[in-house]
Parts: sequence; structure tokens; C-alpha cells
Amino acid sequence: MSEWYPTTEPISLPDLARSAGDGTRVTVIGAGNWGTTFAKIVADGGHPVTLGVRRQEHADEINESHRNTAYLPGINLPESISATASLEEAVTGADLVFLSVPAQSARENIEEFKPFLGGDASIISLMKGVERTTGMRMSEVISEVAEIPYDRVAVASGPNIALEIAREQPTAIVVASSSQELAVRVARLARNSYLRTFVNPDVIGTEFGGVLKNLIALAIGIADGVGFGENTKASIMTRGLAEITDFAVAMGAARETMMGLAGLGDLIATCMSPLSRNFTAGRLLGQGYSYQDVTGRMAQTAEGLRSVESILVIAGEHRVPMPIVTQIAAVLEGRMHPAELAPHLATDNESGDRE
Ligand SMILES: NC(=O)c1ccc[n+]([C@@H]2O[C@H](COP(=O)([O-])OP(=O)(O)OC[C@H]3O[C@@H](n4cnc5c(N)ncnc54)[C@H](O)[C@@H]3O)[C@@H](O)[C@H]2O)c1
Ligand SMILES: O=P(O)(O)OC[C@H](O)CO
Repeated sequence: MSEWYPTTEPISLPDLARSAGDGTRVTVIGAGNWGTTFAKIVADGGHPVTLGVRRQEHADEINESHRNTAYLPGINLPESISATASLEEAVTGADLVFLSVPAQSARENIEEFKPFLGGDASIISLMKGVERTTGMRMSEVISEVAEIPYDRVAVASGPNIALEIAREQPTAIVVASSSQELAVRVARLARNSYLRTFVNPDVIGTEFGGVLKNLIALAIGIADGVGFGENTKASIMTRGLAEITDFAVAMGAARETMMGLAGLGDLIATCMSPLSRNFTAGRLLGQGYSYQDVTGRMAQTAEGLRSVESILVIAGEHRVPMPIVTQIAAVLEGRMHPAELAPHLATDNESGDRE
């Protein structure tokens, strides 16, 4: 690492050939799609991982069969992942605690494990939502609830469809923190033969990139469910990128971050993958299911559904126009027919048709 605070793409870490084999104790809380996959990433990089799960039978399956069939069917997990249903056991003595639960339950989860958190431990958010009641980013929730300084918090984001990574298909991820030391430390752990890790000091952009692309993926899913083709989807993605970039920049993000892996990269992956839960939720809406039907049918977390309202409130406070997200809200609330969404997207600019 020769540089920090890049002005364009996040810096890659080609020089991180050496292992972080320094005895760092790693815990991942949340054994859903992403938490389990992330534990596999770290374990495949050569570091034992403790995985905090909610149910004992789930821990038993991971420890005995090295499988998590509910979330990662067909995937064999490394034996160096050990699961526990005890938060005390998972968090006591951990140096790095990765948190991968639904954003709306982050606060209660942190409150539960806070008593066991060591004085020097850092927490890394793997989540891509904002807290609905406060509009706070997950890094802010972590710092506030765990009562740790912001430089002991990091976030990781990027084009990271869990099942693809669990199948060891190559991809990249961005780690951001206000502490360069922490970002690099995390990057050294979260890397292996199929995951290339980049670092970026722009926590706001890295975090909002992950939150906001979910909303555009909902819109793409709606368009797909309605039966619109690739021109429509390309228009939504392109205008969507402009819209979420304006929002993120107004919130203090670097524009370059939104053009990198945590912005454009994740937008493409989520909008194009049938494995995306946000895309899937949008498609169900486009097919005519109501918000209640969709949330009832989704067995896994589609963060975008719970972020729309908060993002629009924040956008209103900062006077950032968000025509696509506004229309998604209208569809979610049953005020707009899904088929009406795309034509509105093409003519959303109040100052005329200028792009
Ligand atoms: N799945 C992906 O491809 C992916 C990739 C990158 C980031 N993420 C983000 O990671 C976070 C977790 O997503 P996921 O895909 O692992 O979700 P998931 O629905 O697959 O799993 C959620 C996990 O959280 C646990 N959990 C703990 N407390 C909970 C509570 N109070 N209510 C409900 N579940 C609770 C569940 O038991 C489950 O193990 C989300 O913010 C998501 O946006 C997901
Ligand atoms: O399945 P989704 O829609 O939550 O997306 C998963 C990841 O965020 C893609 O990077």
C-alpha cells in the first residue's frame, strides 16, 4: 500500500501477498446468505472464523455437516468455520466482528452482543440498508450502539451476490473506514484466490452505494416483471446511477466511489442477477403482487423494500430529486401501477429532456 485517499478507483492491494496470519480472531454474526459466505471467504483465505448463528440446530448443521442448506444449498463450508448459538462465545475475545444481519435488526443485535465486546475490538458492517426509524447508516448505528469510536468501524461492499461467491466465482469487494489501518487489516483478512479486495477511505460513498443500488434493482425488477425489455432496463439503470450518485454526493460521498465497485459495480450485479433478492422482490411487484404479498413471499432479506421511505425523507431534507425512487415508493404503496413506472422514468427531468 503506497497510497491512501484515492481520487478515482479504490486502491487495489496487489502487495498484500503476505497473509494476515497474526492471530487475529475473527467472528461473523449472522449466518444467512452473506454472513455464511463471508465466513467462507475469510476461512478460505487461511483464517479460522467463528460464526454466530441464532438457532442451535443451525450451529449443529454447520459444525457437523459443514453445510448451511437453508441459505447456501450445495455449498461445502471450510472446516475452519465453527458455529455457535451463543453470542457470548462468538464475541468474547474477537478482534474483528463482522455484522451481517438485516439492517432493521442491527441495533438489537449489537445491544445483545455489546456486553461481550473487547475493549480493542472493531466492528465491520456487511449490511446494505439504512435504519428505517432514524435514517442512519449501519456504520453510524454500530458506532452509536456499541459505543466505539468511528475509526474502529469499517464497512465492506461491492458486487457481491453471495451464492456466486460461495461457488468461488471471482469478484471484488471494497473495504472502507476512516482508519486506514483498520481498512487494510480487514482487507488482508477478507481476500483469497477468488476475492480481490480494495480499500477506500470513503465510508459514506461505499455504504450508500450498497444501500442505493438496491432501490434501482427494485425498479429493474419491476420493469422485468411488467415484461419490459433491455432498453427500458438500461434506461432505468443509467438514470438510476445518476440519481443515486447525486444523492450520495449530497450526503458527502465522493462521486468516484459511485463510479467504482461499490456503486456502479454493485448496481450492475444486483440489477442483472436473478439471484438478487431486491431484483426478485421488484419482479414480484411488477407481476402485480402487493407489497404485503411480496414481503410475505420473500424468505430472505430484500433491504431495498425497507430503505425506500428513509432515503426519500433524507433526499427531501437535502433537496435531492429522486424521481425513480419516488415512483418505486408509489408502486409499493399501491398508488401507481407498475406498468406506468418506466414511461415516467424516461421523462422525469423537470428542466426538460436534457440528460
Ligand atoms: N446475500 C447477499 O448476496 C448479500 C451480499 C452483500 C451484502 N448483503 C447484505 O447483508 C445483510 C444480510 O443479508 P443476508 O443476505 O445474509 O440476509 P439473509 O436473510 O440471508 O440472512 C439474515 C441473517 O440474519 C439473522 N438474523 C439475526 N437477527 C435477526 C433478526 N432480528 N431478524 C431476522 N434475521 C435475523 C438471520 O437468522 C439470518 O441468519 C443485508 O444487509 C444484505 O443487504 C447481502
Ligand atoms: O440479493 P440482494 O439484492 O440483496 O443483493 C446482494 C448483494 O448486495 C449484491 O452485491
